[in-house]
Amino acid sequence: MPSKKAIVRRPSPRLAEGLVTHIERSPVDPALALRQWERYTAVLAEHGWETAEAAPADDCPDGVFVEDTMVVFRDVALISRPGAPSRRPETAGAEAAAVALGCSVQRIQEPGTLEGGDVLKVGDTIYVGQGGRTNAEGLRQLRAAFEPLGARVVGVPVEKVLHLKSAVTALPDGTIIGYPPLVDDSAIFTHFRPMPEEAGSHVVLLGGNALLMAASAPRSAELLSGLGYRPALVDISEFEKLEGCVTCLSVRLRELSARS
Ligand SMILES: NC(=O)NCCC[C@H](N)C(=O)O
Repeated sequence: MPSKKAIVRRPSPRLAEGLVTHIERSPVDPALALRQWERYTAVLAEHGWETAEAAPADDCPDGVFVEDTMVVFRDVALISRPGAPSRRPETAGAEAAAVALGCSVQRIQEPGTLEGGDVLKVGDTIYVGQGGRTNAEGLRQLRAAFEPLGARVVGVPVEKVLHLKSAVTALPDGTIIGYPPLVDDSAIFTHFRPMPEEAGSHVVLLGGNALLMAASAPRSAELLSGLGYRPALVDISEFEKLEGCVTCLSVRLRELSARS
């Protein structure tokens, strides 16, 4: 039985100062962001996820995007070394949360850089985006950490968006979904299905056929409903203004060993 635990981190009061790379900056409403984050965590809980809050990182505007701080495979949390130097102080508190949940820890070491948003796991295959925040040494270190545990690691070019998972994620059956104008090379993926909206590329697998998706992707949600999935839509507009998407607001730990 897969575990359903997730690490989240509440938004910093400095959220509006978060990094913006590929889009125009627009004003962020911190109070609305907090309400949206609360709704996001409530939807996880409604679908049986136990959420653990990493210690707040109030001096880190991007700390809420906790997915970027680690990659968890089996029981191992590989703590990232963000490509964005301003994000490096985020990892310590996230690491403590992973340890409290029973993970053993490895860390990306300098000169490696890696952010969790660049890492898409589909079964035992781990796709790693290359071109932005994750460098070749980060990829090499991830491979060294996870191949001995049975992973197959595949490097994927990412030029058009911030992270690999800004471009593509995977449905429960392993089909990769993405918005074609933002996918560098969809031919890498054996089963690829185009989505009609950018935010339609982003799904969090909630268990069974339930998918957490952004409210900004109504046509994609309808398309996926037609395929038998059950989208739960959450408005994350304030995070989207900072290039965040639904995946980046949590780290899901699905493979933790049962502990007494
Ligand atoms: N995994 C993600 O999609 N993370 C989003 C990070 C957004 C943040 N403003 C950043 O540029 O690092």
